[in-house]
Amino acid sequence: MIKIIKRLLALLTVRQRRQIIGLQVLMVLMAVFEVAGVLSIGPFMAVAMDFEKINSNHYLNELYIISKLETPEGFLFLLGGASLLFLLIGSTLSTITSWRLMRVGEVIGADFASNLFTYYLSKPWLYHSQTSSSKLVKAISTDCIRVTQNILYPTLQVNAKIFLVLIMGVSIYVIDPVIMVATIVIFASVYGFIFFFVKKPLSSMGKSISELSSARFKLMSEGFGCVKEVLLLHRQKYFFSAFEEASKDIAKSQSNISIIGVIPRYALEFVAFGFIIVLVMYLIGVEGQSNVIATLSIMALAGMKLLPSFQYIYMAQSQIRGSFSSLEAIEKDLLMFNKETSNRSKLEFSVDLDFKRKFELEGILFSYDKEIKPALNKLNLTIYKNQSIALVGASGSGKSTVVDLILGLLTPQQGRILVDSVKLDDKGLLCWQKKIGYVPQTINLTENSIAENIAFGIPKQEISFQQVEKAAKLAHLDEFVSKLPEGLETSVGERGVQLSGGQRQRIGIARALYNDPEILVLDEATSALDGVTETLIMNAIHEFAGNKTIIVIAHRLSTVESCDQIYLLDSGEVVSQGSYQDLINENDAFKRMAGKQI
Ligand SMILES: Nc1ncnc2c1ncn2[C@@H]1O[C@H](COP(=O)(O)OP(=O)(O)OP(=O)(O)O)[C@@H](O)[C@H]1O
Repeated sequence: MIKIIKRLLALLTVRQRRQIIGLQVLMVLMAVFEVAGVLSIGPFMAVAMDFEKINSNHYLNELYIISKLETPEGFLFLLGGASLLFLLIGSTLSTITSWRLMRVGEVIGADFASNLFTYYLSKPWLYHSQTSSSKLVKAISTDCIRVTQNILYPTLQVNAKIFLVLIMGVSIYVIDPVIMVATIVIFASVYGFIFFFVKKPLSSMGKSISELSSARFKLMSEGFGCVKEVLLLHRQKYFFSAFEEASKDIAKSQSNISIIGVIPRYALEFVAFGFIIVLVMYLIGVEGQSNVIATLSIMALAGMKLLPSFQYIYMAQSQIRGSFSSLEAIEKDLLMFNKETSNRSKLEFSVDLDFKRKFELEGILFSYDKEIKPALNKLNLTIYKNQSIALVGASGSGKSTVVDLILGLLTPQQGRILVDSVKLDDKGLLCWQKKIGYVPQTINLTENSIAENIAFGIPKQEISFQQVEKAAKLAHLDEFVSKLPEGLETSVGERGVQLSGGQRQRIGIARALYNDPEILVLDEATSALDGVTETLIMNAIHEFAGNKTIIVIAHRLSTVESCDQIYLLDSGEVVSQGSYQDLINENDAFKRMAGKQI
């Protein structure tokens, strides 16, 4: 438990830790009043059973004199009222504490989810290209909730209960140490005994819930992502059988964890009955029959408070154990987020980077995986400002990797990228990336209007419609948009399914042009367009020649004919370069790619 508290505390901000300390103070207050309420029932019951107690008991006699009441009935009324008041304050504080616990727990859980989302969105491209997005979605949406509801919140509640048990225990010890020791030993050993046997199955069930949830997220993202193929090939069964199986196993483990959490309650009801009978006999033996009621009232009320606390402490332990794998799944990433955020606030600054003449890739070596052959090997490339260049080569030759390096999304393991002879590093990256407009192979659209998709990631009220219209015109979207009922305000469906591939690609091109970038990078950007539209768009793009630096990856060589320089890549190296005609004349592989006779 202490280990878990330490691990949870390590994930919290200073403000959150202060909130938790504030809560602990509230918990102590709550426990003190609850115990005062319980203990105050003793004098009330003693006087109610026998008014003589006011004279025979020194403390009651003092109180009676101070109260200045004239009748024992009035004094009894005062004792009852005081007892009720303590219980009322205790219950009110209990409600406030529970409300604060829930609020703080939920807010911390929400912070965990936001922090993880921010952390994953800021991770480099290499991380995303090698990590399953369903794993990240599961961490944010499922693991964060499990950590909040099944670990954080129970841990905070357990602390409250432990305070109550401790203060109640000390008070009972003062009244009768034998009863206190017997209570703790009997109940703690019943719970401890059961927990000893269930802790291992709880951990393994928790782990399997975590793994099965991952599998379900994967199935959902694959099923919806390939829905066309699923429908066409009638592979629904494969997806829903696997999903159903995982869901059933999750339900089984979850219900087992829940039942393990409540099992001792039934066992304890039996033990508690036996304990009361033994207690009555013990009290009669020690205090005599007439004195039993007052002590028994205190014990009964204390039991009413203690039993649910014991039960909760046990249940929380089993819940925490059952969800521990979720904490393990997000702990490392949350710690990294906290570390990076504090480092960033100290270090982050960016510098301006001028691009007036050229940028160079010099002796670049890049490997996605150290174990396998590098994707780029000692690659050299120089691109002059306002030139248009093309990267061509067989599939897997390294074209997209070169583009990702130019975009600053990948960092070479060896070699340098120089912008006007200045090394491109973290400080200059932001400025460099602002100069670039990029059209990827696959255009992903958000469920917003066409205008919002073109401006991408800019709040609606900050979008420049002038820039949107200009970009849409350059991407030859204007004719299509003019036929839509709401023009650029028309919403596109989920991931753009209401649009054709060509229309999506044109929105992607307009997106790249929105900021009027100095450098335009097109990675197979016109592959989904029909021949006529492709020519129209490529002509429009080549119209920028002399005003923008254009980098194109294309399989159809007709689209790169007018580029100033073409680089032919093979196995991560530039094997030939020159104008289209130079390469046709000099390189057989290029000639073959262009469909010419050798
Ligand atoms: N995320 C990745 N993880 C591991 N290896 C990768 C990754 N992306 C690409 N590769 C490998 O790097 C090499 C170059 O890939 P790259 O995508 O740059 O080629 P390409 O010429 O753009 O191919 P295509 O024309 O098919 O898009 C290939 O061998 C590929 O398998």
